[in-house]
Amino acid sequence: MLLGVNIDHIAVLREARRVGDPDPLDALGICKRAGADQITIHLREDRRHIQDADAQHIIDLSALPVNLECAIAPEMIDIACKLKPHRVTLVPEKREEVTTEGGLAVTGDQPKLAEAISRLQEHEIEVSLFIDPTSEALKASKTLGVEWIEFHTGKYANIYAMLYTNLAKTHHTIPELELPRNELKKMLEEELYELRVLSKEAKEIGLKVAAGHGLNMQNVSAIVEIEHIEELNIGQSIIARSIYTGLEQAIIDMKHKLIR
Ligand SMILES: CC(=O)[C@@H](O)[C@H](O)COP(=O)(O)O
Ligand SMILES: NCC(=O)COP(=O)(O)O
Repeated sequence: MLLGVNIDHIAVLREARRVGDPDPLDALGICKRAGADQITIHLREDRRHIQDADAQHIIDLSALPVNLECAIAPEMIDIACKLKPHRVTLVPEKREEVTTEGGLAVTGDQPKLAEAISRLQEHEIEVSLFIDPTSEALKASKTLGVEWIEFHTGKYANIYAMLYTNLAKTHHTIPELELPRNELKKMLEEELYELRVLSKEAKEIGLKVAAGHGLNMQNVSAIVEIEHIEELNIGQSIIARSIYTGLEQAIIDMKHKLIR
């Protein structure tokens, strides 16, 4: 299974202090050495972590393919067409969110989205849509002519964290998931079932399937078992772990988890 390493979170640390380091550019060689298959970055409209100069340097200098995540806004599509990464993953953005809360609302009849996709494809950039694991979003993605879809695994990760970690006992608890364990277990199984069924369906209709968001060394194993998912994009947990293990080891360890 392929691993895209999302290096935004290095820039999160830099921007928190408004200094020059750590520089996400320094991660490129380490990611390659450790066996990563792709670099993922998210150039947010509010530029809260990755900046335009980061994106340009990373795309120009990375020996690994770069997957640039961005919103559908024309300004972002202009930047993407100019930078020409290997792939663009279109994602929803909300200024007030801490992180990407869900997938794109894809219905099929969306001229703005269709135009963004065709502009990117005209620039020979492959396009992925970051969607929730729903049949409607999957079918609509197919009609839009993209090469990839990436399933948002945030709901799965949140349920897993409320079930199997101490999150519920901390100030980061997720109130809407403060539910009896049996109910959480059922929800987790349902999420996995949807991911399994929909990734098979996606493959059958000719889409390549990625997944990501909130995946970590604990919760990733059940996702790795889903045969038709060919790539995972993982950031926060790898960068967090790298504080203790070093980035190279954190990627090696995650890559190991992705062996089927
Ligand atoms: C779209 C997505 O899931 C990733 O980009 C990841 O969440 C890191 O970016 P943010 O922390 O800015 O959401
Ligand atoms: N698209 C998901 C991604 O790039 C990584 O998300 P996360 O591991 O940082 O939550």
